[in-house]
Amino acid sequence: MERVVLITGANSGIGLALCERLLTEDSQLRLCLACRNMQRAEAARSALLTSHSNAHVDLLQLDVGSVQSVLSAAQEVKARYNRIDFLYLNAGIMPNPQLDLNAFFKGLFSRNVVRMFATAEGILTQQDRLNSDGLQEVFATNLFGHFLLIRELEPLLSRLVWTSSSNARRSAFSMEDMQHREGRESYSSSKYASDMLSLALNRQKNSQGLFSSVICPGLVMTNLTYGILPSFFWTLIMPVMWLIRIFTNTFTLTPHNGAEALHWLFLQNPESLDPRAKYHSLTSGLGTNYTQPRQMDIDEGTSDVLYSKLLELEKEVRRKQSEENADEEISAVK
Ligand SMILES: NC(=O)C1=CN([C@@H]2O[C@H](COP(=O)(O)OP(=O)(O)OC[C@H]3O[C@@H](n4cnc5c(N)ncnc54)[C@H](OP(=O)(O)O)[C@@H]3O)[C@@H](O)[C@H]2O)C=CC1
Ligand SMILES: CC(C)CCC[C@@H](C)[C@H]1CC[C@H]2C3=CC[C@H]4[C@H](C)C(=O)CC[C@]4(C)[C@H]3CC[C@]12C
Repeated sequence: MERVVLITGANSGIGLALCERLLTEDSQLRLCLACRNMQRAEAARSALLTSHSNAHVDLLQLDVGSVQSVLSAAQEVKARYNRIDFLYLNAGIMPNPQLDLNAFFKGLFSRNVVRMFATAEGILTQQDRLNSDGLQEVFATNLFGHFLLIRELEPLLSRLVWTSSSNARRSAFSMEDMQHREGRESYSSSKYASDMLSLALNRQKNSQGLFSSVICPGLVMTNLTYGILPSFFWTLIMPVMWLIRIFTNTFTLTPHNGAEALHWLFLQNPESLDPRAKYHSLTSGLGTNYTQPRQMDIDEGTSDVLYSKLLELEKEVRRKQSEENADEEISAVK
């Protein structure tokens, strides 16, 4: 039977590389590229069809950062497919990143240098803003839009895979401020929240046959990293990056390598996976790719609280959305 795989943020970087890898793995797959920009989605589809001419590649308009877009896209998915075998929750943003050069140079000569390169702990901040739904943009895109999508598609789903990050950190997240309105580590907070949500989903839904996993792709050269430092700079320091790879296998560098754990999970039996592990894409100094599970710094109680708070927010957002729709209908009648 033809398997259906839906991937958010599939038009570039790690998402697009995953599409390539999955089509190479199983040419019978039906891939659905869920993207906010249809021109970029068309370009990605053409690129995939160039290397896999008989592939089934569908496009879906989805802006995960917009409640209305998620609800409309979910309706479309339900109309098109009877089931989604894999849902890859991959779309993500890191707006206005700022590198603390002072902390970076201090870190270079500290005991934590390897950790700093692997996680960017203490050297990277972001400036977030509100979106048109009144939600923090990073929270809405990296976490909540995906949560809403899962809630809408639940009866169709069996496997979820989140593209998280080793930048996810407990201290960046606060339950009292789950959207991270106050701090400057919205990316880290949103990724930590996705780790917890994955655990909570496993606790709530495994008995109904729904399984969730999280991965970290390592440091990969994509549009996201080109937002931190310009692409010419990354190209210039590439030899240094290969050198660093000898000490930290988390410098996967290419989208193909970064997609290793996403691909690996596609081949695993969900019952054999550890819900408390993050599966890391790693690349050795000699360029060999492999996947390694590492325990996450999360606990079940806090994850369950987050899950309940997301359900509450979902209710609120749906109520607001239906009020807005009703207002629009009234003004259309007038
Ligand atoms: N690169 C790295 O080193 C690492 C990346 N990650 C994670 O990997 C994932 C993929 O990022 P990466 O490939 O690096 O970067 P890219 O910027 O290349 O890919 C991000 C993808 O997400 C899409 N996207 C962003 N916002 C939205 C939205 N509101 N609705 C729909 N799609 C959206 C982008 O679409 P568009 O083209 O329209 O912007 C793009 O397709 C992210 O979740 C990121 O956090 C994790 C660890 C390390
Ligand atoms: C000589 C160079 C290697 C100097 C580069 C310094 C920094 C720009 C980068 C050092 C560590 C990098 C990162 C680590 C973790 C990534 C994480 C997994 C993620 O999700 C997104 C990107 C990272 C934060 C990435 C970003 C660039 C560094 C901070």
